Amino acid sequence: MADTKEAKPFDLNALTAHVDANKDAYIKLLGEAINIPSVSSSKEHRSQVIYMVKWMANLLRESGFSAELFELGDETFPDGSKTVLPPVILGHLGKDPKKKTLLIYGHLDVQPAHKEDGWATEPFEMVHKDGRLFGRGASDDKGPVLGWLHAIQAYQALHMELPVNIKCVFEGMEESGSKGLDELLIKQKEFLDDVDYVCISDNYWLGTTKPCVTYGLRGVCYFFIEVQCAAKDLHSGLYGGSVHEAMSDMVYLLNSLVSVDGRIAIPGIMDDVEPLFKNEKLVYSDIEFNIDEYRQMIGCKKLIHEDKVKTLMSRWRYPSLSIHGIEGAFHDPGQKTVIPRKVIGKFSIRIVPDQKPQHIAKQTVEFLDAQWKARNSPNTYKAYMVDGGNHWKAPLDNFNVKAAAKAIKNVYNVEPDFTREGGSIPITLLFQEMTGKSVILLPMGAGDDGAHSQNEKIDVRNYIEGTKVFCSYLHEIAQEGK
Ligand SMILES: NCC(=O)N[C@@H](Cc1c[nH]cn1)C(=O)O
Ligand SMILES: [Zn+2]
Ligand SMILES: [Zn+2]
Repeated sequence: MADTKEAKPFDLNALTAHVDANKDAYIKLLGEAINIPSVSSSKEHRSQVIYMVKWMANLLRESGFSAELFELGDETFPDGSKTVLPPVILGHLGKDPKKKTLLIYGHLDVQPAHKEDGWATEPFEMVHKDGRLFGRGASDDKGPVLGWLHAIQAYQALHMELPVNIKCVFEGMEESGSKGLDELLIKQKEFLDDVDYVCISDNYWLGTTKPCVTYGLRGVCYFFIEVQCAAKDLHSGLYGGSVHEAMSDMVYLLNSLVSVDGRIAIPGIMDDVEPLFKNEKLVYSDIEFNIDEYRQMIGCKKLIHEDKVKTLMSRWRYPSLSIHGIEGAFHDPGQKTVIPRKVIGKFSIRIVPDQKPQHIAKQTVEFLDAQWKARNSPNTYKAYMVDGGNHWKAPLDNFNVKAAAKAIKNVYNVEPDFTREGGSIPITLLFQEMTGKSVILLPMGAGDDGAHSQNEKIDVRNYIEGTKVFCSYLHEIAQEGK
């Protein structure tokens, strides 16, 4: 937006008043974004992901950004079929050499969601109830992405000069391992040349009341195991007892991976885990985190560790293995008596410093191959890693962290906690390595938002105050050396 009026001086009170006054419009826009079922994991939704990316690019352009769309080519699925990947937005606003340049990253795709999974309302129709905005992507990550846009628009509406040049990378494949993004950024490396700071809002507070700045993520290695026993599904009454069933093989393999107390059975898997540094446990004991509230929030009878420090360490600094599902298996209600012809088991390992995806892949596939041999089944079997995303950890003693903490203090009037997170944002380490600059995570949503789960939501308070935090951060980050 070309601004012909004389620039006004920075005024956080005016910005926050503007954000409050525009609350309804911000909520409406989030509703529009949630309406677009931009599920990256399924071929059927790919056109919706592309639509979502273009929708966002238009909004950016309306706010004066140059927003270029970069194509990534095709995605090949395990069955050999191909679909085009959604484009990535590389955008920028302002090129003033006297200003620092901030890079923001976010994603426009979402996890799958169906009402039948147990949602109280339609996942792709936003519902505003009791101060909460329900819908898939509300917190992960459409709310935060729009929060950045609203913060920038607030400066523009009030004729306040933006304190920094802004670059953005918004993609549509994060929930499916950010396919193609590494290659694109490596190819377009000059886009990152002048970046001074990187900020990502794609995670959550640890609890529901205290904001945080996040300095670490686990990586994720995602595996498929394929077992096939027949050319077609079979009646279990007619064929049961005569066939080596693929599903029984699958249950055997999956069950061999992890013990009841979460110990991963793959030999050597812990070898590269960074040793504890002196007094590291103190880092976790100082963080505000109530283990009983956490247990109740997720609705578990008993956690693996009933101790706060051990629980945080298990979520943040040790690997974990989760089994996600079996494609091809009967999962509807009722009693279908089928022997599935082919099943694909899906599991992932969250990895931590200094584990490397390729090494984890080798150890895991070797282990499964040995289990398969021991099973002695005549069926067709294949185990492989579909995606390996890196972990990330960053130092805390830098200006980016200080600016984020100050912005939180300015808006919420509390000193934030400094957290790591067990989830993964595959591209984070590459940003750090390519720019050589500080990367931080500045979450908007709360720990009970239910990302990836039923009834995902963002609280109106987090959406609005989080937008104010972004307004404040844009100013604070420009203050280095001033
Ligand atoms: N909000 C971050 C997030 O949820 N990231 C995903 C990333 C991912 C990678 N492969 C599949 N998903 C996560 O599950 O942590
Ligand atoms: Zn996310
Ligand atoms: Zn997610």
